Amino acid sequence: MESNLLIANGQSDEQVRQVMAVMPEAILVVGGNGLIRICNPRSELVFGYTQQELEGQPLETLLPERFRSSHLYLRKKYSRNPVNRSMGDGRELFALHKNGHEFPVEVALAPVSAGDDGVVVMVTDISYRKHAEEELRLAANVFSNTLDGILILNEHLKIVKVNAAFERIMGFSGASVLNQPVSMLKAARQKTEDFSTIWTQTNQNGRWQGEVWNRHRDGRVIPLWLSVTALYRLDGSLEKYLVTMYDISEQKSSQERIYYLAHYDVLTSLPNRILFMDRFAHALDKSKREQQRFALMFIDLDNFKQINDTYGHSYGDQLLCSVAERLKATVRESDTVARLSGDEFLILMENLSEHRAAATLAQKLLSELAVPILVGETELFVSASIGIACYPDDGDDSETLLKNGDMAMYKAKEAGRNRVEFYNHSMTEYVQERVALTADLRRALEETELELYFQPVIDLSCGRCVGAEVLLRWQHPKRGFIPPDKFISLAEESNLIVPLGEWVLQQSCMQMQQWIQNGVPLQFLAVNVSGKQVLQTDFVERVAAIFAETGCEPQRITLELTESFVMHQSEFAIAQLQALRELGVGIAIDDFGTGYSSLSYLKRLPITRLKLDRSFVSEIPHETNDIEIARAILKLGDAVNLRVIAEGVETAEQHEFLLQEGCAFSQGYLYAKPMPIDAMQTYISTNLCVNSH
Ligand SMILES: Nc1nc2c(ncn2[C@@H]2O[C@@H]3COP(=O)(O)O[C@H]4[C@@H](O)[C@H](n5cnc6c(=O)[nH]c(N)nc65)O[C@@H]4COP(=O)(O)O[C@H]3[C@H]2O)c(=O)[nH]1
Repeated sequence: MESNLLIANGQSDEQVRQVMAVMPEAILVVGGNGLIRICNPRSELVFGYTQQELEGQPLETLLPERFRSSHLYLRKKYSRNPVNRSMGDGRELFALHKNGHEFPVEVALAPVSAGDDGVVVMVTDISYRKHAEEELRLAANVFSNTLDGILILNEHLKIVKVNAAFERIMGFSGASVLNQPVSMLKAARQKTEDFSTIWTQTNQNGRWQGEVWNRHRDGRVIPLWLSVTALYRLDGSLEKYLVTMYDISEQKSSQERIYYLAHYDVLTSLPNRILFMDRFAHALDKSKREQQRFALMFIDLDNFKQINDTYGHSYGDQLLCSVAERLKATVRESDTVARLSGDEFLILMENLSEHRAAATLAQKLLSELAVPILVGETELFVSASIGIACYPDDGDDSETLLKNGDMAMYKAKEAGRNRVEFYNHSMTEYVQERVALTADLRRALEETELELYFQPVIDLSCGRCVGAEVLLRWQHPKRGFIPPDKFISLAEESNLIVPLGEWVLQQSCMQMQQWIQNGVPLQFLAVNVSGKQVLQTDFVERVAAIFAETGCEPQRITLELTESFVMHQSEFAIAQLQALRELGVGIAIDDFGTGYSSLSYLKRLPITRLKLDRSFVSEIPHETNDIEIARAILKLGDAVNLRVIAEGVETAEQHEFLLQEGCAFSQGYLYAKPMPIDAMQTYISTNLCVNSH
C-alpha cells in the first residue's frame, strides 16, 4: 500500500470507498475530530463491527482501554505535525475486537491531504504472523536448549544444522560438521550395514529408532539412542532428515552392571550358574544339531572349608580367585569355566574329540591346582575332586548330565579326593544302592538289627579298663555285617542319625545304669554323637530326658564329637555344648589332630577330653613326625588341662610310648577289639580297674 494515499479534494467518498474496498487491510479514514469517517469492509472482519457501527465512532473505541488516553495524546500530536508512517515501519499495537478480544496489529498512518487534518489509518491484523513468529521462536529455543542432540540432514545425508546439545554430546562444533556426511560420526564398531539400515528404514517407514555407536571427537565410542524422522515437502518429496540423539552411556553401563551381576560371580568374575546354564543349553542344542560331544566337569575343592576356617574369609576369597584364574588359564578360550557356589566350579568343554581329551584336561587342572597358592605371605595348598559327564554317552539332557557329573565328582571325593572320576552307569547303581540301604537302615532302627559294641578304654596309670567306647554295629538280614563307616554317613545324609544317635545314647545309658546297679564301677561310656544331633534345638532336653528315664548319671557319659564338627562351631553349637556340660556330661574331641584348624576353639569350648587320632598312633615308633605330633598333642592336652585318650593302640611299643609321655587313657586292638555286650561283661569282670581316678 502506498503510504501517501490521498483523499484528494473533489474525490467523492464513493471513489474512496471503491479504492478502500479492494484493500487487504482494514482502512479507516479518521477525521481531525478523531471520529472514524469511513472504513472499508475489511475493517468489519478485523474489528468485528459493521461498517455502519464503525463510522462515526471515535478511533479509540478500537483500542484496549489502557492505551486510549496515551493514544489520544499521540493522535493529537500527530495531527499537529502529520507525517507518513508506512506499513512495515509502522508501529505494532494492540487493537480491541468488538468481542473484547485484544489482538496485535500493525498500523500505518497517512495524513489526509487537501487541508483536512484527518488521517488514513491502515490496520493489519498480525495475530497470525505473531503466532507464527512465536512458534518459530519457540522452535528455535527448543532446538537450542533441548538436552537431546539434534541434527538436520539433507537428502544426501549431509549435516545441515546441529544444535548445542549435539555439540556437547559429540564434541564437534556445529561449524566443523556442516556439510559433512553423517557417517563421519559413526564408530568403527557400528556395523556399516546396520548403519545403512537406518536410512533405508527411515525412507520406507518415515522413521527409525534404535541404538547406535558413535565416535566422539576425542575418539571415545559412545552409545546413543537415535530417532530419525524423514521430513517431507508438501509435494511429498523427501526434504530433510531430523535426527535426535541422546547419550545412553549411563543407562548402558547400569544395564551392563545389572546383566553382569545377574550372570557373573562377583568374586571371581567367572560366569555364574545362570549364565552357565544358558551356555550349557546352547552347547546341548548345538551338539545335538552337529552331532558333537562335549564334557561337563564338576570341580570341588577338597579342603577349602578348612582353609576358610583357619585363615579367614579374605584368604578364602583370594584363594578362590586364584583357583578361578588357574582354571581359566588352563582351559581353551572356547571352554566355559563357571563358579557354581562356594568352592564348586564347572567347566564346559565343547567340541570334544574323545573322552581322553577331557581326562587330559582334568589331570592338567589337578596339577595346576597342586602348585601352592600364595595368599599374602602364606602358601596355601588345595586339591580338587573332579567328576566328568560327557554328552551324549552319559545323558542327553541337561538335568541328567548335571546329575551324573555331580555323582562322578562325589565318587572322586569318596575315592580319596584329588582325583578325576568319569561318570559310569555303576554310579547310578551305587546311588540306588545307597537309597535302598538308607531305607533298610530306617527299618533296622525299628527292628533291632542294630547292636551296641563296646571297646574298653584303659587307664594307662593302672593298665586296666576304666570305661568303654560305644560303637554301633548293623547286622543286615540279607547283606550281613555292614560297618559303621558305610552306614553312619548314610544316616547323616538322610537325617536318620538323629533318632539313631538318640537310640545309641539311650541304650548306652541303660547299659551303664545296669552295670552300676550290678556293682560294676565302670567310670564312663564314650558315645559318638553326630554334629547333626547337637544342632537339633531340643538335643539338650532329649539328652536330659534320657538321663532321667534311665537313671544314669550324666557324669558317666562322655559325648564324642569329631574335630571337624567342633571346628565349625557356631554360637548355637557352643551354647548347646555348654548346656550339656552343665548337665555334667563329658565332652571329648574325636580324631584330634586330623583337623586343619586353629586351636583357639580349645579355649572356647567346654571340652573335657581329647582323643589322639589313631593315624598318629599307628606309625609309632617308626615315624618321627607322628611321634612328635603325638608328643605335642599330649603336651597341649597337659597345658590346657585336658586328659588325652590315645586311639588305635595296637602294639606294646605304642603303649609304652604313651605311658612314658604321660598319656591318661588308651584304647585299641592291643587291649581289646570292640565287642558285644556279653563279651564286654566278661572282659570287665577280669579287667576292670577299681581305684582309678
Ligand atoms: N585299625 C584299628 N582300628 C581300631 C582300633 N581300635 C579301635 N578301632 C576302630 O576305630 C574306630 C573308632 O571309632 P571312631 O573314631 O569313633 O569312629 C567311628 C565313629 O566315627 C563312627 N561310629 C560308630 N558308632 C557310632 C555311633 O553310634 N554314632 C555315631 N555318630 N558314629 C558312630 O564310625 C566310626 C568307625 O567305627 P568302627 O568301625 O567301630 O571303628 C572304631 C573301632 O573299631 C585299633 O587298634 N586299630
